[in-house]
Amino acid sequence: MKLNIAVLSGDGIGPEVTDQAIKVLKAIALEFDHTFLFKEAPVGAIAIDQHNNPLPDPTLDLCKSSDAILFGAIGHPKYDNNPNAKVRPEQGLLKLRKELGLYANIRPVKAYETLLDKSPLKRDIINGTDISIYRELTGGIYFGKKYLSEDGNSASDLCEYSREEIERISHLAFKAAQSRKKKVTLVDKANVLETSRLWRKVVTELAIDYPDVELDFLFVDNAAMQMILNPKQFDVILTENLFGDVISDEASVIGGSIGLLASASVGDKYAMFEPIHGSYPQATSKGIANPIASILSAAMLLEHFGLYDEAELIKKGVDKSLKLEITTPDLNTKNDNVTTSKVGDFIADFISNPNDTNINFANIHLGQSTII
Ligand SMILES: NC(=O)c1ccc[n+]([C@@H]2O[C@H](COP(=O)([O-])OP(=O)(O)OC[C@H]3O[C@@H](n4cnc5c(N)ncnc54)[C@H](O)[C@@H]3O)[C@@H](O)[C@H]2O)c1
Ligand SMILES: CC(C)[C@H](C(=O)O)[C@@H](O)C(=O)O
Ligand SMILES: [Mg+2]
Repeated sequence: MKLNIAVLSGDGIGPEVTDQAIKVLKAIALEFDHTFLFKEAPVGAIAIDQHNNPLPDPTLDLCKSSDAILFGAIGHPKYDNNPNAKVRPEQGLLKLRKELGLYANIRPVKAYETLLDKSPLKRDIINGTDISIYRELTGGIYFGKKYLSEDGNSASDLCEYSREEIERISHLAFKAAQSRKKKVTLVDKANVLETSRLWRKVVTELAIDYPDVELDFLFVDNAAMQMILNPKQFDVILTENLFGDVISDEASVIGGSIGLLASASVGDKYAMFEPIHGSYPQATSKGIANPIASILSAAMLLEHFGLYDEAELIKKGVDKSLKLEITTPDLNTKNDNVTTSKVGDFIADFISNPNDTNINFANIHLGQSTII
């Protein structure tokens, strides 16, 4: 298969983790005889530096003319620490999602067998957790009208949802549940918010079309607690934009690090693949950022195009790296000299030699990896 992939690696650790995903995709292309063409374009703080625009037109055009987008991360402390900044890196990401109509952000969360003791949560609580979060991505409070009074002393963000916005992601969530454990939990705040009451009404009506799927409701405050008390109760979580953002970072604790959580942002026409974490500025260029979220986002990209064997091989490589503790320091493993790039090397090597039982940390450590 030939795929044109737009690469928007962004800021902070974005470029270094995205490099590992590309390395792994190149190994897949070689192994399975595919052609993946990568074209890079600036987004976020780097794009503001270069073009005074967090999403320059050529970047958006490249995304629209590509088959898929591999996104790194955006964000820089010089904007985070300046509430008066008029142009912000995050606007680039939000505009991209909106312009491409990427209304569903799918965030898988699972407890890895080999990492059960890395999570601060008890192993018995997390063992067996397998959740798919369906986060609405182009509506809600993120995109409502914003207001700041002239004297700067009052502000508002409007949260709006339409039936159509709720229906389209809900159909995807119910269909996903049909091939999983057949349960959808709608997370909302219907005891307070009018938008949440609309979500409950629309989702309840739509659920009639999916009689084999159980529909459950949880208020978001309770859901945040249930996520750490009993995450195994969840199958598919369906929720609005802001709640999905918050609950997915919380859920990443189950896996042991946010550096493991990948996502796919899909719409009717375009698809983008992005780790759920941010630009982790403190780690920039230190080689300590975990690239697995980015690598697994690349696996989701392949699945999107029906390349399931290829995606499976990447996941096996990830499992093997975790098992052999070839991981970055966020996972607190015994090998404290494994860098971002070495993790990518190991997984790419595994893809090239999946049956090589000798593939181990020593090969990587001695720089004998075949794909750099
Ligand atoms: N999709 C995105 O591009 C995205 C997502 C979240 C935050 N951001 C931006 O990133 C910047 C920093 O935000 P933040 O500090 O709140 O969130 P962050 O996700 O960048 O980092 C939070 C913490 O998570 C851990 N972490 C994150 N990525 C990791 C990785 N790959 N490996 C190991 N540990 C990792 C670190 O402990 C870090 O301190 C901000 O400017 C924010 O707006 C961007
Ligand atoms: C950077 C920010 C706009 C973004 C969001 O809130 O969607 C991030 O937190 C994410 O989860 O992708
Ligand atoms: Mg987030």
